Amino acid sequence: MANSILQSVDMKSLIGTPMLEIEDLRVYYDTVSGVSKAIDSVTLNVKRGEILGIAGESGCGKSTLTTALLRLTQRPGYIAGGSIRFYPANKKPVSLLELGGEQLRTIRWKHISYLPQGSMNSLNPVLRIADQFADVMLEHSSITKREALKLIPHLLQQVGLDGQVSRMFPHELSGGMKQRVTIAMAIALNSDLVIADEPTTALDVHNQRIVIQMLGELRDKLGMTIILVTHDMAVHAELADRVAVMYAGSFVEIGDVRQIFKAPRHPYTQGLINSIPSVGGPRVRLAGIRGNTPVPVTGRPAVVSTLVVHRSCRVVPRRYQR
Ligand SMILES: Nc1ncnc2c1ncn2[C@@H]1O[C@H](COP(=O)(O)OP(=O)(O)OP(=O)(O)O)[C@@H](O)[C@H]1O
Repeated sequence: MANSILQSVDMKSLIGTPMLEIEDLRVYYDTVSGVSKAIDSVTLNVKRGEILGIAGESGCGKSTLTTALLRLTQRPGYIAGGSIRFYPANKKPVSLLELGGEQLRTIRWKHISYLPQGSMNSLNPVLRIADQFADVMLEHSSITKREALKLIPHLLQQVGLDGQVSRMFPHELSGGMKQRVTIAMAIALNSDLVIADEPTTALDVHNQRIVIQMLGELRDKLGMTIILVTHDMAVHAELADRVAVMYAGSFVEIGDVRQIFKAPRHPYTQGLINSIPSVGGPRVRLAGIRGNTPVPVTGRPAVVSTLVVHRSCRVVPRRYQR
């Protein structure tokens, strides 16, 4: 494996063992109108080697949850309670909420890497791609610059890009190429867990397909564990092994991807699935979900009542259509 200098652990041999155990996690924001319970008692287990999809409409708390997993919650947000147990490969499990500064720095990138929303726009416009890779790799591992520069073309090849891209500046790359560069950076340190927040959202359909395939291949080839956050149910249908459906700061249903699409149990999941357009068959009016989600401060729905229709513009594969 190209990046084996960085971590010699064969992650594939650990597939199926625990990766993350979140228990009763609560993340709140102090606002002028009161405490906003953005994440309210979330419990979730993730196994090594799986792709866990987190689905839910805008404002349900997906980003608040992922930033809390990385201990990146910023004021006025704070972690109000709960526990997050993380199992680095061949090391003792750690309690993420109890870690201090230096320990956290070691965990981030080296063990957990993060593709934030719009990450392709986070590339530094005045640095060549190779220098941006080297920054990350030298900061979070003990390899030399020479070793890092040798690895970069291999990392780019793993995401389907030519090694020459390392000499380019971000403005010389298309949006899809930039997104692939950020994915290559996320896998540069061979982290145990990759958290990808809306990795396909800003891309055209062609590049969405490439990124979806690539994430699937990286999991298969490297044994990576991926938490995939997106409101796009079609992406979950194609990539996820399990899907956790979030509504107003809590998970309403967690299940195998097939069960979620073919036999959703919770009324909200049923509404979400029924609002996805299907390919072929008779033309039917899409069923939306009536009303607004509860406001996290009051726990009651917003006053204005609208018909909320799932915004996915892609369609789910035929095998999951009912
Ligand atoms: N800095 C903040 N101050 C107060 N409330 C916040 C803050 N950031 C987020 N929230 C609230 O927390 C809740 C969850 O927001 P969050 O951004 O996590 O949702 P999301 O599911 O990621 O949405 P999207 O898909 O649009 O990114 C929302 O009600 C939001 O208004």
